Amino acid sequence: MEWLLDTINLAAIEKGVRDLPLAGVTSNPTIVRREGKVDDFFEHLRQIRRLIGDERTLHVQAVGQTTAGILADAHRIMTEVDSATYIKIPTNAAGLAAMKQLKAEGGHVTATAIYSEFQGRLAIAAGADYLAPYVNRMVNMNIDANQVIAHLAAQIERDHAATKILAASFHTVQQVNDAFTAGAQAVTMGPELIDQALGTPAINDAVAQFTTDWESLYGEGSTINQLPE
Ligand SMILES: O=C[C@H](O)COP(=O)(O)O
Repeated sequence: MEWLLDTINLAAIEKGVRDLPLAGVTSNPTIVRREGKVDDFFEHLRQIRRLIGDERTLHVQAVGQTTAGILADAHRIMTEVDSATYIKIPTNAAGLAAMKQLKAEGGHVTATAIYSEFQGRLAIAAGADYLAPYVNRMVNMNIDANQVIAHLAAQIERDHAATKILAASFHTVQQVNDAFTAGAQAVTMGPELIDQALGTPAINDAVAQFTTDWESLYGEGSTINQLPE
């Protein structure tokens, strides 16, 4: 099970590395735009790599429209950041051709913009390392995202493929849970979704009650560690 953050915000990534069992960081041009134009895009990516280390995965999207353009973006990202970076490539005809080529060169591929089993199966066959189905966007299109994930997971198993499903586009924690249950190995989400889920009043109320009960016995501000030996 892998948990990734869908952001290029350095403070959020630093917090994620510190607090979470974080497996990596993903982004796309819309997420980059949300952050505002960063002066040196590659230096920003290198900063993310320094924060997450080599043990976590970094997924950066190519923006070229043609196969040649996608491959040129991929090579530039791999030169400027490192060759371990997963290149996110949209799963259309130009993208599938780029995936095949990049995999033949030994690169890492995350097939993105997946809305259908059909796209997912093609990306598995093209050798993609990760598939990124867009869960919330599928839900809004009345597509059964969990069935798509389950069918793709079954296909991966049948083929003994090394591809993993990195489900993306989440707006609720229920969608995240359901994606894992359906067979996704990894999920990526905005930091605000995790903050919201962990900051729920019920958790805070429970912790406050435990503190009150403990302090009523052993004094205000006391902890277990402060008990006499
Ligand atoms: O890279 C894909 C994003 O996770 C899509 O998320 P979104 O549907 O919230 O824009």
